[in-house]
Amino acid sequence: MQFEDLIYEIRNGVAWIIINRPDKMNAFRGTTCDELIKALYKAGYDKDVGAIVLAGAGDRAFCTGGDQSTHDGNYDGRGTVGLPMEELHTAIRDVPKPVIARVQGYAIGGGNVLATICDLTICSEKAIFGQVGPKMGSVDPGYGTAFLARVVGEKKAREIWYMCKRYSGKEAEAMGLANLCVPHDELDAEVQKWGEELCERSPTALAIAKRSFNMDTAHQAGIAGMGMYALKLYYDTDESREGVKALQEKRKPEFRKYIK
Ligand SMILES: CC(C)(COP(=O)(O)OP(=O)(O)OC[C@H]1O[C@@H](n2cnc3c(N)ncnc32)[C@H](O)[C@@H]1OP(=O)(O)O)[C@@H](O)C(=O)NCCC(=O)NCCSC(=O)CCC(=O)c1ccccc1C(=O)O
Repeated sequence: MQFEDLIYEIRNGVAWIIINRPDKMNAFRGTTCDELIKALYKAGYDKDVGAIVLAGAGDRAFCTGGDQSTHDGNYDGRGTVGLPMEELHTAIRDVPKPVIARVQGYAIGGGNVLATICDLTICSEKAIFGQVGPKMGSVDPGYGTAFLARVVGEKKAREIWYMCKRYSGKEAEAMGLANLCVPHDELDAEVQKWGEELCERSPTALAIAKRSFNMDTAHQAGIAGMGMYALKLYYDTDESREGVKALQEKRKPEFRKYIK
């Protein structure tokens, strides 16, 4: 299977799915999301694969969310807001194998959401985690907010979204957003080691464990599905457009001008 926006490699039973848009800090467009969904299911149902790694190419970013150069009130792909986000999030949770996020740089916006949804996160000391939605006119209803609270607790999740601060790899490890933070040059070996250990475990036991963890928060898919329609209406407002425009023009947004 050939991909335009991804690198797909099997390394000793571990599938590495790497977003390959380093010039855009691995931000995703419609094509990227569609390819991620295909790659996840390909690895998920390949009997020779025991674990999946989700990564970003280059040194600077794991993923910085939706590609803002293709965002003008809607993104450039399919789905309610022009990106099949619900399907992508569901694919990470649906595949019957552990998915490890390998975070070596920025995990921002929708990129942070992807790392949050992965079963495990291993990051380097150069990793930077954070949310930006309320600073640039977006928000992730569903897993990015409600599920994040399960991961880091209610207060911290609300701080992450409301305050839009940045957190180091060590801070992410301390709050439970990452399982482990390692020196930068040890990251790939550590991630591969976890992947190979997972390949030694009973695949069915892992698949049932994953389904069981998922079931407890399965209702959040409903929040995401409903919320995406609210997001679509929000993207059509001057308030949201102001955020995207300000980001593109590299200036502070003036959201309060648009209160109705
Ligand atoms: C990541 C930064 C903090 C890095 O800052 P800095 O080190 O100063 O580098 P820059 O000079 O800013 O960036 C270098 C270069 O990369 C380009 N770039 C970075 N991020 C993006 C991006 N997301 N899209 C397009 N391009 C990007 C940047 O423009 C520069 O290019 P030049 O040509 O050199 O100018 C900083 O870059 C930053 O804050 N980036 C923007 C982060 C952002 O706003 N992301 C979008 C968040 S919203 C989102 O992800 C919603 C989409 C989505 O996922 C979603 C949709 C619907 C429902 C749910 C979701 C969900 O969130 O899950």
